[in-house]
Amino acid sequence: MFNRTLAVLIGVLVGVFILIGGVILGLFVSGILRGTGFLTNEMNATTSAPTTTTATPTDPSKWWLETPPKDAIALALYQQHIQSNNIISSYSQDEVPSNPAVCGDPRLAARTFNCTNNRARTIDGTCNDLDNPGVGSRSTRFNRNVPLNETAAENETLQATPNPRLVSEKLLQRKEFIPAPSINLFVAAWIQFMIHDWFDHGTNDKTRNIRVKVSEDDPLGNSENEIIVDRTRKNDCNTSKSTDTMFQNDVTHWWDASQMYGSDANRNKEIRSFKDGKLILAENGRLPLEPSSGLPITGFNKNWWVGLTLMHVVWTKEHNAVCDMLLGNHPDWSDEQLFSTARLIISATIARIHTLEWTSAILANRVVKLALKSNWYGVSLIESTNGNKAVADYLAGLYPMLSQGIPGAIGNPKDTRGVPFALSEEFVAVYRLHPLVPDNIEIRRHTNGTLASRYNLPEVMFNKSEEVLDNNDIRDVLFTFGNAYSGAMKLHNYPNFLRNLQMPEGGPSIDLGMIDLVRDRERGIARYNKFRRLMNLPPVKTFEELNPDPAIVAALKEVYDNDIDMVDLLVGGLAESDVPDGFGFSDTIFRIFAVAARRRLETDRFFTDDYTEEFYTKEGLEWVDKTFFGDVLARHYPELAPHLANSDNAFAPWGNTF
Ligand code: HEM
Repeated sequence: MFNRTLAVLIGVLVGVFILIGGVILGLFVSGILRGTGFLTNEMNATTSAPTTTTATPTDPSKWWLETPPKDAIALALYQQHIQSNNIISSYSQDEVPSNPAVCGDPRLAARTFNCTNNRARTIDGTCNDLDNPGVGSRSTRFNRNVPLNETAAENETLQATPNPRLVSEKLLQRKEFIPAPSINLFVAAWIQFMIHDWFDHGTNDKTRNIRVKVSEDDPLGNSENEIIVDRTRKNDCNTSKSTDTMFQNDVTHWWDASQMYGSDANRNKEIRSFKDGKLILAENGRLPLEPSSGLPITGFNKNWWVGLTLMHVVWTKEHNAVCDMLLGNHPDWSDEQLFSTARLIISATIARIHTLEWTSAILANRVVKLALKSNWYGVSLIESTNGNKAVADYLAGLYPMLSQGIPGAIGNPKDTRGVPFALSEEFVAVYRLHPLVPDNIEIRRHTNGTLASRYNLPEVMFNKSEEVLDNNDIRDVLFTFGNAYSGAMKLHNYPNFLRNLQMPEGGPSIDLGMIDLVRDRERGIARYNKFRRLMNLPPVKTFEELNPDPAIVAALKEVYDNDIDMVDLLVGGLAESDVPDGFGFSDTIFRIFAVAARRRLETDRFFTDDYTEEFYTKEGLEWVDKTFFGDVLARHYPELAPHLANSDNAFAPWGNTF
């Protein structure tokens, strides 16, 4: 008994020490690392260390097979490892992000860094990092999570090994909708709303394309039996140091709600009323529409559907409610002051909801919830010892500095870990979550649950989205999203309408599943097994290890010609069956989230050094701290409150109160 307690104490002690970035306990740490299993054998070969006495899981990378609190420690140590090794800048030290002198991009050439008003988030994301004002701004390059020499674009293998259209047909094609019953349809809408804040590769390059051979009877093929995919827009900011897989982000990298506020000055002007800091809402309580496209006027309106309409309407209302609150407390403030402070509060409220609520719904796992809380607020010593008060008290007595636990990123000093912030190309790849989208939506009345209308997804897409709200009560549509399911992140669950998607305004019909694969290959995203190696995880040896279902194994073997190392990252992630409890997607892609989740908070001065009353106001900080997604919905649509009351996470199915 004593030995076991001692082993736990040592494990916790070492874990907490490393978590707080404190003392490195040398060989002893290495012993725990090996015991908790995130170091590969290769890495351990050069070190000798004491072994731990607790049982080691069959596969040491599987932190979730450890007993508490070793599971949490193993994950924290892994996070620590990738934070040190897998955050890689696309700029070399003598290059300045977005230096106009080397860029053909007019958006960058026209840029001046005027950071005199350092109190507000700027439209293009400059001046967040005051020492290097271009960092994280619009048009700067994506970083990487793997060494740059492992990011070459695929060439011969891109179109044909295996043919991406074949992969889409044989492995992605949805046969029957597979729901994810623990998450509602807001999960899909929310995450697309988020990625439109974080990244976009811009308009594809019509002058350079990829030709995928298809069969004669393929409805998407041209007269030469090819599907033509325009390539990703090239980096206009080339230097002798940049490579052809360094692409630019067309929106700001920061978590600054640019999908609402826009990443350029013209769009930003169009969304603002210039009165009391507020954003424009039309008389019908929704966003005004662009006359030419019929799409809402907002920061980012590509790939639109009714899920995005809901998000933008709700958050525009929330912005305006924050303005009312600020004006009530500061009647002398200008429109500009109200707008920019409201933007800070809205961005932080969204970031907190995403961190603590959305992610907890899709990764409903005890250890991950603890890690998410530690990213935002930090965790106490008692929480990190899994509630074991005796262990916590013992540690605090022995090492008083541990009594503070693990500090959160929010409100603590900024930490870039020596690498200028940008989101990464791998981060984009792991957010290819299109299977979350269902095939149809049944709108049910929030008053009694009866069916109001039924739509196939193509009927709620692009500018048709607005008709759904013309013909239905928005509260019914919100209630529907609260109770309908998102799709499961599995093979054979990619919506078929996205595999034959008619792009608006005379655009082509595309197979988005195929394009997801092509993009990863052209952007130098490693295939599944190589990706695992680069993320310090053991590769899978057989198809059976990836998924035990004989039908899936047979299909994978056929498509990939029996070569496990050719499996695309997207496909491997969807096939992976051995995942932690509560996970809505694979553990492999989770590893990128594990590194990004904290980084985008701790590198942003508005979430760290400047997360203060001076910047946000006292009431603003309270607003961020007390607002979950259900609060936002209930504030603007009080009739939904009783339904929301049943659920402690607004991204899990709500149920009803009829
Ligand atoms: C009905 C809903 C949706 C439509 C119509 C849609 C459509 C598209 C299209 C047309 C692209 C660009 C393809 C290209 O590279 O040429 C794209 C990219 C992407 N979509 Fe979706 N999408 C939808 C929902 C979602 C959802 C729910 C997610 C979840 C996160 C998502 C994640 C992404 C990502 C990560 C990219 C890559 C962006 C980039 O390369 O910068 N999409 N989508």
